[in-house]
Order: sequence, then C-alpha cells, then structure tokens
Amino acid sequence: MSVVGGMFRKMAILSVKHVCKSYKTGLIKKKTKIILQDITFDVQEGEVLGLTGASGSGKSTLIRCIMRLTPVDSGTIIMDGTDLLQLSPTDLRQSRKVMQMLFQNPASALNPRKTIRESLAEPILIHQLPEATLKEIPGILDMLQLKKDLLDRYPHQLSGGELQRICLGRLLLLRPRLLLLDEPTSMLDVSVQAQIIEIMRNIRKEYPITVLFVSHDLALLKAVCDRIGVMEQGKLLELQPVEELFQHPSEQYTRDLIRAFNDF
Ligand SMILES: Nc1ncnc2c1ncn2[C@@H]1O[C@H](COP(=O)(O)OP(=O)(O)OP(=O)(O)O)[C@@H](O)[C@H]1O
Repeated sequence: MSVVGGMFRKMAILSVKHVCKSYKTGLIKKKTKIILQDITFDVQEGEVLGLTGASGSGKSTLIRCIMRLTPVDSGTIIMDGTDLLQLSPTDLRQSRKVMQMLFQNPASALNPRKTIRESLAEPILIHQLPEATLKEIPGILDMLQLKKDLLDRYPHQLSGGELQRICLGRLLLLRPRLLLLDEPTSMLDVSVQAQIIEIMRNIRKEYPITVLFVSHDLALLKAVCDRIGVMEQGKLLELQPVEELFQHPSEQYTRDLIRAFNDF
C-alpha cells in the first residue's frame, strides 16, 4: 500500500482497450509515426494509478486520447460503461464534468485580470453548479494547504506551486470522479514533493476520487499510487501494484528504471 493508499473497490471506472494512435509526419513523403500500440488497462474506482516511462513514450498522448483531445486510430475507451469515443459533442461536454485534467502548465489558463476568488468561482458558474458550491472554497484551500488571503490576490502575486494548487482546486470544486494529472510536479521544486503527498492524502480522505497520475518521478508515484504502469515506445510494458512492481518488475526496462531510481 502506498503512503497515501486507500481501499479501492475492484470495479473499473475507466477501461482502455486496444488503443492505437499514430501521427502522419513529413510534408512530402508522408510517414506514419506510431505513438501508442495496443494499449489496454483498467483504472479501478477509487485508486490512484501512476503512469511512468521515458520522455516520448506516449504518456501524454494517452491522456489526451482519454480526454478526447486527440483522436485514436482504433480501440475503445469506456468510462462508467460509456464508450467515450462514440459520444456526440454534447454528451462529451457532459462527460468532461466527471473527468477533469490538470495540464502540465495549468496556471497559464488563469485570467491575469481576475482575482483567485473569481478564478475559483468561474468553473462553478460555467458548469451551472449550485451557488452553495462556492462555500466549499475555504475547505478546498485547506485541503490544498493554501492560505485564505490568497483569494483576493491576482495570479502574478502567487508562486508557481500555489498557482498549480489553485488550478487543482478549480477542478476539485467540480467534484470529478476521475482526475487526470499530467506531470503535475514538473514545474515545481522537488522540495514540494512531501507537500504533494500530503495533499493527495487529504484529497483521498475528502473525495471518493480516482486519479490517473502521469509522472517521471518514481519516488512520488511510489508514495501516492496504488498501481503503476510503465510505458516504453508507445507500449504499456507492465502494470502492477506498487510493491510488486518494485520488488518483482517483470520487464528489463522496469528493472533498469528502478535501479536508476535506487542509485539516485
Ligand atoms: N501532434 C503530433 N504530431 C506528431 N508527433 C507527435 C505529436 N504529438 C506528440 N507526438 C510524438 O508522440 C510521441 C509521444 O509523445 P508524448 O508527449 O505522448 O510522450 P510523453 O511520454 O508524454 O513524453 P514526456 O514525458 O516528455 O511528456 C513523441 O515522440 C512526440 O514527438
């Protein structure tokens, strides 16, 4: 069990099956670049599932396919029994409420002319959630270890880490069932790692949330995830509970990754 670990129900909230994705590259001589090769895995309700692998192995592309920000060539992506790839634009908008993604540099999405309070209220208004949701803001700030005096400041008056947590708070106010985090710590100092672990623990205490967590940071994934999947060159090499992966990695690539992590 991870440091943050919780009990999760053995029921898939998200099923990715045989997903393949390629890009056409080259202006004159078109070449096909294969990015994802037959990716299949389930995310269980309530778990934190980590995805790691070398740069360019396809992690972000996979997340983007799940969010339907980029089309897949083939395969299915089932969320709560619904094939996301078959949804009409209207139904897709509905599904986006239950599935939220924190991008690598989310702070750029904040309006510099709006106070943090206004930015936090924005998604509540856009998604027409009950006004009472605004009352949840102080609780969310506590959970994210942010002081309430930040509410009346503007984005440029916050640190990168604070801005990132505000963006996470905006997503959490929508009470998503599935949260997709793409390298949420890449912009942050290693010293905030302990804080992120604490925050993940707080979130899991408060919310019945499922998280797909993409990161290069094996130490962080080890601390916050229930299971970790390892990607290499568009393939999901293995997906195992954290302890199992660290004690008995089945692939040479994973063994090398763990050795490098242990030597660090
Ligand atoms: N629009 C695109 N057109 C062509 N190739 C692309 C496009 N988007 C991504 N790629 C390629 O797909 C591959 C996978 O990229 P992706 O961003 O998914 O990897 P990643 O594992 O998330 O990497 P990182 O850890 O560096 O973020 C890379 O080789 C990248 O160059």
